[in-house]
Amino acid sequence: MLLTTRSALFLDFDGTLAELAPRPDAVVVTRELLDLLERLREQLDGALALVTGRAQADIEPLIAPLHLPAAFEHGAVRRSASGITTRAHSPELGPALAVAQALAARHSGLLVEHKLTALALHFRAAPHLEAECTAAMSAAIRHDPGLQLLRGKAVVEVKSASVGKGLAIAAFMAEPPFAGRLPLFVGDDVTDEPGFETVQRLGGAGIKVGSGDTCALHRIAHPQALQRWLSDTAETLLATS
Ligand SMILES: O=P(O)(O)OC[C@H]1O[C@H](O[C@H]2O[C@H](CO)[C@@H](O)[C@H](O)[C@H]2O)[C@H](O)[C@@H](O)[C@@H]1O
Repeated sequence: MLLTTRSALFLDFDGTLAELAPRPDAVVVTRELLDLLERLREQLDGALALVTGRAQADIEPLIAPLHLPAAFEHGAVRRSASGITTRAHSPELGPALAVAQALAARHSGLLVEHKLTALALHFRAAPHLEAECTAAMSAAIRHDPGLQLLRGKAVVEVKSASVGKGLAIAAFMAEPPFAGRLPLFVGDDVTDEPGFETVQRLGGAGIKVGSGDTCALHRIAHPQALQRWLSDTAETLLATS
């Protein structure tokens, strides 16, 4: 079985645990999903973490009262299983933020999400602006090698080049209760590929949700199918424990 009581489970949020929504604040998390995550966390002796691009302040209300180990903002902010939060140095986002805000002021369909260490320019409501948004943000960071552009789902993000989901998962895997387990990472986006590479380098497996090229060894169709699989697995783990 792919997921056993000896696994470490890393889960992306948007498009993986939660269906994509028109806006970040429109995402719905069901009680059923929260209960399932709590049950899995117990079965894995705590070795379950969220690995998300979202800011901590943004996602915690969505998953309350769950309080999981988590990597936020693509790994720039990380709360370990022992509750210690570390935060990478915040890059200089001023010029990129000014460009994103100027674009959003000109086009009503754009949304700027300013996080602690990163920023996202969303164009889900104005898909025809993808090329313009991407070119503008790319130009805005061109002279700063410390910054990296991430192209996600209907979003272009600017983050520190020295953080990432792969590094965050590796950091968890060096600590209890993750250390010594076989890691699984489930994600849906190109931004999750470094996470897949890391877990597979450590002998585990990546699981890609949905379509698209990936290095992940496994695939699952959509967030509902993932939830069903996790739920069935939780039942099996209970029966065999
Ligand atoms: O790493 P993730 O947990 O997958 O987070 C990636 C980004 O997700 C959010 O944006 C995406 O989801 C929104 C809600 O479904 C959707 O409206 C948007 O188009 C998607 O790009 C979030 O807002 C970003 O901060 C995350 O980095």
